[in-house]
Amino acid sequence: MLDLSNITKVFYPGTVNEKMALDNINLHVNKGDVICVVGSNGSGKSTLFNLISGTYPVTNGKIIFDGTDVTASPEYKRAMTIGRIFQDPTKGTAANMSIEDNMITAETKGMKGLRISLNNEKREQFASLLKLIGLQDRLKDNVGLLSGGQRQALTLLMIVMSRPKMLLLDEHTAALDPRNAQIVMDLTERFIAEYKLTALMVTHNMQFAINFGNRLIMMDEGTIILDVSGEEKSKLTVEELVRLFKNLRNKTYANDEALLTKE
Ligand SMILES: Nc1ncnc2c1ncn2[C@@H]1O[C@H](COP(=O)(O)OP(=O)(O)OP(=O)(O)O)[C@@H](O)[C@H]1O
Repeated sequence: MLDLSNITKVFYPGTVNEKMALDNINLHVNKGDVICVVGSNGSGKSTLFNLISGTYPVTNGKIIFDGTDVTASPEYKRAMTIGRIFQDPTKGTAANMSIEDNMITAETKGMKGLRISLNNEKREQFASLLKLIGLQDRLKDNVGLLSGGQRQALTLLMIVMSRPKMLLLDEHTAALDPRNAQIVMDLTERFIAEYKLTALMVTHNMQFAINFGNRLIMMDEGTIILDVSGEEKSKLTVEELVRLFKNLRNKTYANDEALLTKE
């Protein structure tokens, strides 16, 4: 589904601020993989997502997505098949547009450019989808009126409506209160299973990363230092992960948040 070969990202090359954010990354993502990405602050997790989504160009290396070399493909083109959700619930939907107008935009994207009109039949379809997130009676409300949790759930729903092949979830529940975070996470799990999506999810919560998905990768200083899946992953404990990190890197895992937050 996705192949990253010898991916390097250097910010401000040749200047005093030069920063190697990703250092020769090789990653093969299988169709249907649900991968949690953990790593200390500044280890390169967001940069990895930014390169996959085409937000930033690579400095070196090749990205093959679904059999096509997308290394030079612009972000808007990749967004047709790669859906991304950020931590900030205000990204991903247009605040000053109604829920139904937001949804028609998402569906048009899913139909890959085909024109769709907003008629009563369409409204009924949208309302039945919105039932999943309890917003079925609010089609005409502006998205700006929704709570952070409702808005993030709508973003997720709209991304799924756009029929992506892959989801990039960038700490997408981190800004929500525990109850809403759980609702959005349940929805995420449901959509991934229902639409057989391939997904990568950044999380700072190591226990969650152990429990969720079939694969876990750990990053440090721009490299992937650990890649575990299946039974090996599910048998892990947070303590073991931290110990593994220490053995591999000869230093302590520098992310207190990861150790404190347990689900
Ligand atoms: N646009 C940018 N310009 C310059 N440096 C950047 C840029 N984006 C990231 N970096 C640097 O690249 C390195 C990796 O950052 P990145 O945001 O990918 O880490 P992260 O693992 O997502 O961290 P966190 O968990 O704190 O969000 C850091 O040193 C960061 O300062």
